[in-house]
Amino acid sequence: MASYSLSLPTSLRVGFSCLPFTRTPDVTSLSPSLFPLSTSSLSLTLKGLSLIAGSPRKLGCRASSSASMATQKKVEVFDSKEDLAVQLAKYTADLSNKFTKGRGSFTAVLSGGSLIHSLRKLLEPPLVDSVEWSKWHVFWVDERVVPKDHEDSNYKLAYDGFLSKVPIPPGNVYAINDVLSAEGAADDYETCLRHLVKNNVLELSETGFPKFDLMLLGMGPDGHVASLFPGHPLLNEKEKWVTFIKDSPKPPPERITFTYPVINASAYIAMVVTGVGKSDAVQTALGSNANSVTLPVQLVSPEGELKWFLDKNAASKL
Ligand SMILES: O=C1O[C@H](COP(=O)(O)O)[C@@H](O)[C@H](O)[C@H]1O
Repeated sequence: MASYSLSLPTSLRVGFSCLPFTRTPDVTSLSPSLFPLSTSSLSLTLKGLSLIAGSPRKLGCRASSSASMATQKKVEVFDSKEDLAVQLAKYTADLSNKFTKGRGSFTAVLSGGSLIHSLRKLLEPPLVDSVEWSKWHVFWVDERVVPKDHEDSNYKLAYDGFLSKVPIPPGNVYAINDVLSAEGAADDYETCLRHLVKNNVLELSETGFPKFDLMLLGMGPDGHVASLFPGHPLLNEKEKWVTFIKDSPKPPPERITFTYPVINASAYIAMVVTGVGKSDAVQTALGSNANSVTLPVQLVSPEGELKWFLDKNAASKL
């Protein structure tokens, strides 16, 4: 396990200086001319992660993922959940502005769980006033098959903690049909997405799956993302856009979820992970053995950018 006894700055910017299908070289073995650091910055190697502290530089690279050669993978580690929330809000607002200026709309996909609380800084001035909320279209990467006013509903969580506080047109918020069975709700959601592709609200990626502008994903302590759990056959779904699960190991058992082809067609994915309880899964996903895929989160490999937002507790085993 890597250990370090320095006081972490607000943000540790981490880059994978790697080539496809190769191990990340130690930053200590890299020529300074490749990664010129400011005098106040500090370079560390933590089990294969090249980690630059105190520098505003962002080191992007091609991830050595077997799922996609194209993914641009970045990792940022923050001192606190508060710092993480500030930067996540800026990242989301910047992407919203980029897409609303460029195309006139912004398609954002939410998770349930802790992600919604991590978005709280987007609700504060000045950011809240800089976002063109009327141009947002909001989706869920997964949803529990429960009524929308149920405590387990990801819609309710997002509505109470986020959506009810910003002027997104209600018609642009795509919740599941909560009177249907799990199968029915998954089919219905996929039909809704196909309709939005026809109406040019959603783009299609070259792979034939809908391409969302930004997916805001959380990860469970077991490495699950969306409702894609370790060892579950749904991890192999290659055709459907939306599918269902009736035996979720995390309650409630009945859920619908986007499949990997849809997740990985995204332009941007923010993987937001906090807390020491997730540090083992983070280590598995980003540590030196990350090339062997054992967790669902390791299959997240979008066409565009994958950016990890970690607090220092989640990153404590890197
Ligand atoms: O059940 C779920 O869990 C994951 C992770 O939740 P977290 O509270 O550990 O962040 C979440 O991303 C997913 O949307 C949700 O349905």
